[in-house]
Amino acid sequence: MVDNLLPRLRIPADREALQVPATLFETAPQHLWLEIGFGGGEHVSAQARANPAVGIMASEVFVEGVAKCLSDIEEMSLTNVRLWDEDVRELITLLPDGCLDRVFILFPDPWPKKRHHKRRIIQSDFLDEITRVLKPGAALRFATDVRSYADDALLRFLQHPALEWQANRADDWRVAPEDHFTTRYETKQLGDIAPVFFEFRREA
Ligand SMILES: C[S@@+](CC[C@H](N)C(=O)[O-])C[C@H]1O[C@@H](n2cnc3c(N)ncnc32)[C@H](O)[C@@H]1O
Repeated sequence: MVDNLLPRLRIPADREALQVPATLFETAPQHLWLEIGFGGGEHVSAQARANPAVGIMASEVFVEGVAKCLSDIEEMSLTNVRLWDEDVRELITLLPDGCLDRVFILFPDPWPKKRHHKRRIIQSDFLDEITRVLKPGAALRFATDVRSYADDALLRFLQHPALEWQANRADDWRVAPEDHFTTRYETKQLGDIAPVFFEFRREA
């Protein structure tokens, strides 16, 4: 699977080929989404199936996760997923400004020890790059079940000048959004709090 299907679905590390990312797909998608660190890919395949007009660029460095996602793509005959199997930060630097309609960062590695917090993917310079590639008004969804990561990430999102929190009610973040599909990591309940979901928008 990794040998046969991955070369066909792999996103090229080529800035020119990524100038119009919609051309990665056989049929140009109406919207382009990016999922960061998909683990086993359950959320990627569920969203791809539920949203056939969307093209999903999905990234994961863990080879077993990539293989699992490829097997779901084949089993479900999905044509709207493309994969990046290296560090997502490299992919983002290759993407043009304002090309994404949505980004998912679901239960990223929590690095719970304080001395490891600097390894967390949510850092200010990373958010600068994410907001650069989001279209004005595009959505960013973040989820975690680790209290210190929730606090840390929320502060960075709120402090970022290009992001606006989309909470309708004060406790919105405690409830999984209606269009969320449960991930494998989420079901393991390894964190110290119930999952929280933060929905931000790139300012228009
Ligand atoms: C805790 S797991 C969660 C996986 C999945 N989102 C879920 O909820 O089941 C975090 C995943 O992010 C991946 N990851 C970490 N850093 C990454 C990076 N820089 N680029 C791409 N994937 C990354 C890890 O390999 C891991 O599979």
